[in-house]
Amino acid sequence: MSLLRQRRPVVGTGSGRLLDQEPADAAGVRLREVSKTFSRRRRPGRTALDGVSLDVEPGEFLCLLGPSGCGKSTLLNILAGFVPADSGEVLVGGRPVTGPGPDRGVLFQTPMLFSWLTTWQNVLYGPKARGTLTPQVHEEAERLLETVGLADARDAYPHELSGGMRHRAAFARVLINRPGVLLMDEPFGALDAITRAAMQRFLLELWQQQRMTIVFVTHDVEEATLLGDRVCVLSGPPGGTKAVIDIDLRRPRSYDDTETLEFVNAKRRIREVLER
Ligand SMILES: Nc1ncnc2c1ncn2[C@@H]1O[C@H](COP(=O)(O)OP(=O)(O)OP(=O)(O)O)[C@@H](O)[C@H]1O
Repeated sequence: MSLLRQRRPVVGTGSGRLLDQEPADAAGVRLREVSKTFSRRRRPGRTALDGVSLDVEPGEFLCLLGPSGCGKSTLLNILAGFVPADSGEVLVGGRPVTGPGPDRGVLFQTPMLFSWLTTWQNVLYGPKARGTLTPQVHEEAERLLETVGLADARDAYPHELSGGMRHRAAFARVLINRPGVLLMDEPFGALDAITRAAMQRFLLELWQQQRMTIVFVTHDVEEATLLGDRVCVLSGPPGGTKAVIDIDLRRPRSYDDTETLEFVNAKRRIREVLER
């Protein structure tokens, strides 16, 4: 059993619930000279990425930051296997990405839930579709709903859930697959400030316990500083790697840290690179 699979102490979430899921095998990510141009009818193609290289260590929390249109979502979609790169190398866990897979969980700004399914059915959708539903998976789903604080909402449909609850349901839906890599595209961008802070705290606690690899796209320098081990700043458009900045603030982090001098200095360093 690898170190990453050893059960870590159960930790409390902001909602007072307990996390009790076996950690996933975190996988590393390697991008080498990745380029992507989208072709357009009767117009020149649009280059979204131009030779991006980046390594993400197994279990690392990496934030992607950059100006609008610099290719952050395209990069995430390439890692997810939704969009093929034109050239370059894209490896997750040492294997080339050739399409989507349950080893990579993807979370978007709008939670992906089937409106005609209950929370419980949404969470079990993936294993059911793959024919891997077992009593163990049911038990895991029960635990996950506890983890994300939705045990009482298992029979509710998405329209009956609040914005934050929908996000947590989408988390549970992804986590049931025990992905080694979480790919998150501005997941909390549309939430109000209070729900957003609660989701950031939830994510930090989840990652602290599970230590899956996370690639997190955000526009928000404060969010990147609070969450990331490193922040990759993209230049562009078209996107290229401008700088990768270490955030050497102590862990575990909490919202209170955002008021410390170290935090403010780290934020300033990132902003300077962004504006350079
Ligand atoms: N499917 C597509 N077809 C054509 N062009 C696309 C497609 N997807 C993205 N692009 C273009 O690629 C470029 C990068 O887009 P992308 O969404 O990856 O940027 P982004 O950094 O995530 O932007 P934002 O921060 O505004 O969300 C943009 O010029 C966009 O218009």
